[in-house]
Amino acid sequence: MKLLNASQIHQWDQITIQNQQLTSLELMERAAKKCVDWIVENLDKKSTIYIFCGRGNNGGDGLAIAKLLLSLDFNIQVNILAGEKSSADFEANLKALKSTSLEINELHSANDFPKLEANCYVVDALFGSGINKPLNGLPLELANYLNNFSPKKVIAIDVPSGMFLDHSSYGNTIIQADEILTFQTYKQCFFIAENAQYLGNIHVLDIGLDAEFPYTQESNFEITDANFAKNIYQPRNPFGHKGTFGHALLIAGSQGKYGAALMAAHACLRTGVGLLTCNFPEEIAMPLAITLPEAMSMKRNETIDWDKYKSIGIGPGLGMESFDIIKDVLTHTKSPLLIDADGLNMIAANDELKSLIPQNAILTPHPKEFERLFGKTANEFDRIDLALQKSQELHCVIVLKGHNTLIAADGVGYFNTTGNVGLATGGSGDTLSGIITSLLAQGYISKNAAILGVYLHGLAADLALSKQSVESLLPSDLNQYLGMAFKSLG
Ligand SMILES: NC(=O)C1=CN([C@@H]2O[C@H](COP(=O)(O)OP(=O)(O)OC[C@H]3O[C@@H](n4cnc5c(N)ncnc54)[C@H](O)[C@@H]3O)[C@@H](O)[C@H]2O)[C@@H](O)CC1
Ligand SMILES: Nc1ncnc2c1ncn2[C@@H]1O[C@H](COP(=O)(O)OP(=O)(O)O)[C@@H](O)[C@H]1O
Ligand SMILES: [K+]
Repeated sequence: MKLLNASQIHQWDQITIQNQQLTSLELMERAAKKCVDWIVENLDKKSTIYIFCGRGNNGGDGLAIAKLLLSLDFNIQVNILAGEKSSADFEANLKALKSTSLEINELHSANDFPKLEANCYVVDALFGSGINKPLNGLPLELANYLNNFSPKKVIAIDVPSGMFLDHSSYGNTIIQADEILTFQTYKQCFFIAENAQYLGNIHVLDIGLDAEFPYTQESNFEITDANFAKNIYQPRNPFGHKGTFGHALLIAGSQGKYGAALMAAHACLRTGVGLLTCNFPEEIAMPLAITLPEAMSMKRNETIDWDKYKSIGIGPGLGMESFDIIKDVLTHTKSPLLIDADGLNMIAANDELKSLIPQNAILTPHPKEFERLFGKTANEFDRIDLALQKSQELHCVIVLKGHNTLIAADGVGYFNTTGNVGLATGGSGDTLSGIITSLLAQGYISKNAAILGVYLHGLAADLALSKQSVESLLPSDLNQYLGMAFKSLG
């Protein structure tokens, strides 16, 4: 699914109004109705709902929600920012609300802020997709007032007020949401870790916007969900044999980091590779044979037959002393390559190695490794842009790991939607390397191996929560759930 920017989202509203022969007020009513359905189902009617409205259409939504809640006998209190400029639909809804018995509180200064009761709810309808500058003046004071109060729940309409949809809000004040009722589609700002403290649970409400419009739009960003993964999944040929599913070579492990190598190998096999050879330190050849008898092994300094392998994965737990082997691999490999961890750190520390990265290689840095490779950026949106730019410059795939891992390929960024904080334990990345190396060996092109690998890795972690908690989950648990993750694609 494509992620659209703020201006495309505005166009989407307009196209819908045209094609469905609606007024914009009717569309707003539809949006408000969906929000109210959610509120009725999820909020406690006994608590007061304080609704804060700007004077644009986001504020218009707030007023339309207020009117519907009033008709359902909810206890509400409505506040609007004072001002002269307002949208036509805001004015129409204000007029409608004024025709009821409800008193409306105009906010001219902080003295007008209502005294909030403990256990109340707040609906944040100050600014939505029309936000055009950081909060300042009275809206900033209001945001601070609300953020310091901590009501029972803050429900943001469309987006938390103060958050830009498609560029960085780093350092700005934003109203902290507990629940976000967003219209029709995810917004890019929801996938950005620097916004994390302001984001709550996200509920996408279908307000019936034109179904075709997103397909007509250019976008550099997509999200990879179950449908996306199903489309790239290649079911196994029933007549296949071990040669059909590729021979992978994993080069990993060093003193003190043997486990990384073993975890990568295990995940590689559980992802369906036909054959696996492990180039691990000699001292773990025997533990490998015992714990993972399906894997073959070779010595670290044994000559590699470059024609033999369908994919090579290098890096998990490799240590920084393996310069010769990474140089050898970068220089000679004919196979699709995945580079992780110390493989990336050695490349970052040496310009000669950087110039040797082969086309279509998959690099899997976490943010610190990314910074070592490509430099610091002012904020996360810039880091993502840099990842897209480097993916084009180097003709490779960059997997920028995090809560919503970004896969950058050919200048397009794909945000992953699976996974959870249970993965924040050393070793999760090693497991991911094994999974992607396995998919490469099975013939997936680099971009698809990276997207599907990240998706399956996250999904296995989500499925594992049926037995584990986000605290107790271990990277090696993922191996037990890769099977169920694959089955969900069939
Ligand atoms: N028909 C439509 O177009 C629909 C629009 N919808 C709602 O409309 C919203 C977008 O409405 P608008 O485009 O009117 O924009 P907003 O209501 O998000 O805000 C725009 C208004 O606030 C002002 N403003 C922006 N940033 C400010 C800041 N930092 N400080 C002070 N003033 C600021 C602008 O000058 C403008 O007057 C969506 O987020 C959604 O909530 C929904 O009702 C769905 C249908
Ligand atoms: N909060 C989180 N939500 C979802 N995924 C996460 C989270 N934290 C970490 N991960 C995932 O766990 C993996 C961690 O990789 P990495 O930092 O390289 O760990 P290691 O080197 O210890 O194996 C990545 O795939 C990352 O996307
Ligand atoms: K809002």
